[in-house]
Amino acid sequence: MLANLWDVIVVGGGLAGSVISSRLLQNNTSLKILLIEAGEDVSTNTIIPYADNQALLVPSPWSWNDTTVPQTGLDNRVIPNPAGKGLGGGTIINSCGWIRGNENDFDLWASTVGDSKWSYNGQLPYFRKVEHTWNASANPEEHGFVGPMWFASVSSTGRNYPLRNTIKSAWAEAGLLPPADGDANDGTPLGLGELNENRKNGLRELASSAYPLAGVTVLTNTLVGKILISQVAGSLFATGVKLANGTEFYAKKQVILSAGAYRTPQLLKLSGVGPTAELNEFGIKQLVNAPAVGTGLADHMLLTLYWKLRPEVAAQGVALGSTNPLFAEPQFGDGVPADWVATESLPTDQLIAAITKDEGKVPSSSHPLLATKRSFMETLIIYAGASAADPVIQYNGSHIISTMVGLLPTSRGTVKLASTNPADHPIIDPQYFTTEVDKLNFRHGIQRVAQLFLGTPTGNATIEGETPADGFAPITLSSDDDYLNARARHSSENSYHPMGTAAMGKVVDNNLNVIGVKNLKIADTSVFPVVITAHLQQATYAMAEQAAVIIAAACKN
Ligand SMILES: Cc1cc2nc3c(=O)[nH]c(=O)nc-3n(C[C@H](O)[C@H](O)[C@H](O)COP(=O)(O)OP(=O)(O)OC[C@H]3O[C@@H](n4cnc5c(N)ncnc54)[C@H](O)[C@@H]3O)c2cc1C
Repeated sequence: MLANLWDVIVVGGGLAGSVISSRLLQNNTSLKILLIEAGEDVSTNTIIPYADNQALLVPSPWSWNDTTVPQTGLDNRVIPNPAGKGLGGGTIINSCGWIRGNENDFDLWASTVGDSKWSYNGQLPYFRKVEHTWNASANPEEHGFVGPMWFASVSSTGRNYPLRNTIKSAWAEAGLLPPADGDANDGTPLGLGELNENRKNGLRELASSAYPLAGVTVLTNTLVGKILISQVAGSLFATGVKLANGTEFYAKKQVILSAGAYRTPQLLKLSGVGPTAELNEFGIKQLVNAPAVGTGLADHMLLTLYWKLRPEVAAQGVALGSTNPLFAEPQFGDGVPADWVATESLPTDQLIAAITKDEGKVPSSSHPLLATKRSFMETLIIYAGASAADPVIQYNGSHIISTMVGLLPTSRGTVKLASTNPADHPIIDPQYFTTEVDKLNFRHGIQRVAQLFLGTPTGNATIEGETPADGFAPITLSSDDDYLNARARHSSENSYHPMGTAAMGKVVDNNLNVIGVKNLKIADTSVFPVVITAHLQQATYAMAEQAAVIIAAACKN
């Protein structure tokens, strides 16, 4: 029978929970650590590691398979919203994009909470600590060479896609060049960078395997129902957790909540830490009035467009689905069929006009969207155009796709309780596409892709035109704002990067302590107080590495 008294209990064996458990034990091998994960241990699963199987992972048994409420900004559509469920969390189903983001995001984080350890330079030692780069000549100030997380670039895996130089040339003709040092993964992503993915020898890297958990007691298939919080000598202390089945485990030193940006706020509220009205509505005794729990939800909206290759180009077998034998070579199974990550900002005059519309006054030059060069839009050109839905396109090498990720949304949403049952899906409302800045961002993004494919000599020689969603005319260089907004409303989805629902400065302090409850910390993407303008893995790994140092120090008391 499992002991019920532990030094540290970690709730959620996802990305952050795995890193923290592993590092805490490494730091102090006498710590008794219990890691509790709702999903299964997938370390021997034979589907999950392979890039070719990505489409089988969402929806799947390894996802919570959440959805949003109907999104008013997206023609009232309900958007699928997967999050990883299993040991490794998001890293068991994610797309493995290894993208650091913009140093200005982290500096804004630090200035927002008044603590330089969360700045880019404050996080840099942890970015390095995580990494095992493929590039022996990478700048050692920026990159790590011996960390647990291996990553590779497209070219380092030998995937020589036929369109690599075509797309690079078209971007150059559209005015987008690689950064001066060629490295877009060093905090300065604006420009054209090569895609990197955290796969080792072509296989997905799970946080729970790359960070060894031997010596940590791991409970899988076990749902935590609430954090146990007790009043001792006038203060509230987290003393342990109660499982959904009623079993209780106690922690002498720390309880760490790492259940992800949807379920961390859910568990906080079920434990009595949350907004008064919502807790009252469900008859939950409020222990801490924490109005910000479950607010501030930010996510990166994503829009995919389909581009028909000119017949003479398609006949050369440049896209997956064609009969080109090249794509049967094994290395082409090692990652996403794309070469480049294009990261762009917005024209300042248009951005000022959009902010003015959203905020009702002309922004000053110190506005966080204007003070530094932010990354607004990421565009990937993927050499595999197929859609069984809208539009109907066969997987036959006739199309490629552009995928746009809105990196810096200003729309903010909520995660609310649906019931007091921890097994129920929370109510997720990201409020996609409800601000003028977000609309500008996608209009501009679509215009940039149109320019790439229809307005440059190389793009024009490659692409015949856009194959639009049902009921729409194809995109042109002169498509107007109403049309562009309608296209984004009709087809946008998300890229599964929720953050900010238990933000630092509002719900946790700068050392990740839940404000008002001792011995309770949060470490997952919930705590991001500003939008990170990248796929979130790298930022989450670095945060979790720094969190482990903070928690290890707290465990000495
Ligand atoms: C489909 C998909 C694709 C993505 N692609 C990329 C990408 O290409 N690049 C990138 O950088 N990022 C990507 N991401 C995002 C990235 O994986 C996440 O940002 C990251 O995993 C978040 O880490 P986390 O520790 O905050 O939460 P998670 O990794 O989600 O971990 C939370 C864990 O808590 C567990 N849990 C929740 N509630 C309970 C409970 N009550 N009891 C017990 N356990 C519980 C969950 O099962 C989960 O294992 C993707 C995400 C998804 C879903």
